[in-house]
Amino acid sequence: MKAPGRTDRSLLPTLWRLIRFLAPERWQVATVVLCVVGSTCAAAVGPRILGAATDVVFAGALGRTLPLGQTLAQAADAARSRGDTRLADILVRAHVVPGVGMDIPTLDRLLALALAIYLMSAALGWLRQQAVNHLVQRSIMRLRLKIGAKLHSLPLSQGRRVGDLLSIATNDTDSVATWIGQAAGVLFTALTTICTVEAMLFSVSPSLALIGSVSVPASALLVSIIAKRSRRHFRGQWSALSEVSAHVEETVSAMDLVTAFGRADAALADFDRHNNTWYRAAARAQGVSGMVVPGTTLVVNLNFVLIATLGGLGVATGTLSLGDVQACAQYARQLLQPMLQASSTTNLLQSGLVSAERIFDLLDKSDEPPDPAEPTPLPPRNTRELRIERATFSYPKNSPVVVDATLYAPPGSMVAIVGATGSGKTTLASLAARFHFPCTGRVLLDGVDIRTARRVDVRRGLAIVPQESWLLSATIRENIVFGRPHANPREFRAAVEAAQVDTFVHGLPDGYDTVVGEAAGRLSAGQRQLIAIARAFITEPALLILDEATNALDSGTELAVVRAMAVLRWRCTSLVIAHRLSTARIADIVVVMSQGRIVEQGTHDDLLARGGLYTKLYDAHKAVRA
Ligand SMILES: Nc1ncnc2c1ncn2[C@@H]1O[C@H](COP(=O)(O)OP(=O)(O)OP(=O)(O)O)[C@@H](O)[C@H]1O
Repeated sequence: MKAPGRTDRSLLPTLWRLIRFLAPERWQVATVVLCVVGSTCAAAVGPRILGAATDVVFAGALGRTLPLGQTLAQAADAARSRGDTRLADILVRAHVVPGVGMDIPTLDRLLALALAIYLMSAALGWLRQQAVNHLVQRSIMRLRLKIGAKLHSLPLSQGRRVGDLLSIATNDTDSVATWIGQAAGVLFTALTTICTVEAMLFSVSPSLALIGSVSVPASALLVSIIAKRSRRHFRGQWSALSEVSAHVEETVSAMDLVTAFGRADAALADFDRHNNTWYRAAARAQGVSGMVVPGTTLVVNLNFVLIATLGGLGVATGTLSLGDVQACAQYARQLLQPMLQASSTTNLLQSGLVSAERIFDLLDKSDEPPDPAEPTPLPPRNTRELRIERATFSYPKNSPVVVDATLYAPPGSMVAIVGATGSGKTTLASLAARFHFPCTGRVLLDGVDIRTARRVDVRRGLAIVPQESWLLSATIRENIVFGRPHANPREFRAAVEAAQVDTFVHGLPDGYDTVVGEAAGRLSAGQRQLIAIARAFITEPALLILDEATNALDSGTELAVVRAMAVLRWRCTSLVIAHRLSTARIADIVVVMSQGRIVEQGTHDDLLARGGLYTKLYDAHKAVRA
């Protein structure tokens, strides 16, 4: 499982942080609290009123059997003189009026009051549910927004799997939504009900209330023991679910490769293994936390039996009225329900807290380096001057992949970066794009150290065509205008013609309205590359980075695109990473990299004349093409 050593971490800081996260929804929280308190108080007062109504009926029934005109004291004395002290006590406690039947007006008032209170309780319950719904929806919307923003601000080398991030953004967020709904709705209601019911029990009979009180800490202790045991299984469950998501994401996105290598069965077996791990963790988590409900039911039922038995004894000895016992029995029943609710939600609450912990872990990851407090202005230009001065860079926990690199690209120049696989070409270009800062040395755009400039200023006027063309699930037109949504038809036409997109799009039945992307993979790799190039061209960049952007094109198309770039040259500075050296031939400067170092620099002809590494690469290239 992931995150070893975290299994015993307390969830209290997460709980506290989650509560603080709800601060912007304080009005919804306050409404929920008021409704819960109001409705549970109303529900708790109900039995007391019904108990009083029962006493009125009881007193009326008893009073009718006694002679009219006798005082209550006389009736009690008469009972005592007959040796019936129990009846005497009952007469006094029930305020019996001898000879008088049921007090109908009082009974009516009590019943009307009980009805009004129960109606109010129902209305507040409905209002509470509405407030809970709002609370959940708004807070989860904010949480998703934060996660979304975080995903965009994570450093590019954050090293987390896509499936894992997807699982956090979907499964864990849903689990937190359930947590908020349950905590705000069920748990808080349950706790308030327990408190009010206990208070009412105390007001009726302190001795019975004391017995009732024992069951609350006993259940809480039981729940906390079980919760502690199930916590690590919940962590395992969510971690395993992430593994399942990551596996599905990886194998589905490379389905054709998996099939081509005959690995479908192995992939299925892997999926089965991840799924089984998840199943076992989930079963353990649910199994352990499933002991909560039966345990609590046992404690509460024992408590109910005690209250009923001792209440019955109280009536028999005259220390409690029948109405009191009826009210206590009802309260004991009312105690059972919230305690069951509170305990049965513990697994959801624990699972939600573990999910919140995973989300907060992601949100706490450090962002891309922040903009400087007082940035140096970097005004927009049509073309940029790029200077890299003695830059050295290494990825976290790795040895340097760019070493002491110095490079000058005058405005409007085309720089071709060539070199063996893994020699550091992409990394060098990514330093110019401010994806990473050099560990030592500087990168300057128009004389401004990009470390001192705002990220948005550096990236304004920057366009990149990466090695793998990424397309949205959208039309070709939407993909091309991605970086410039308001491009006019003239700009659109210029870009698609320069990038040679027009030639193949005309052959598609829906033309530029053809939907492409992950779900519609009917374009060839070269066509996808051309769309990505058009997407870069349409932004009319000041600095253009092409990372092996033409490697999937046939020679004719490549030549046409390279020619188009030559037209663009007077406008923008370009860094072109190329394995095929046809691009290098027309570049102003060719930079040759080897093991992270720039080992040669100059024009194509100069470098050929030098007879160094570039010549070797060129000869090898010619041999392959021959
Ligand atoms: N995100 C990363 N984290 C750690 N190491 C990385 C990362 N990206 C690249 N590297 C390593 O840095 C070195 C240089 O990689 P880079 O992609 O810059 O080379 P390249 O010359 O562009 O290679 P290619 O021609 O194959 O695209 C490689 O050894 C690679 O393993």
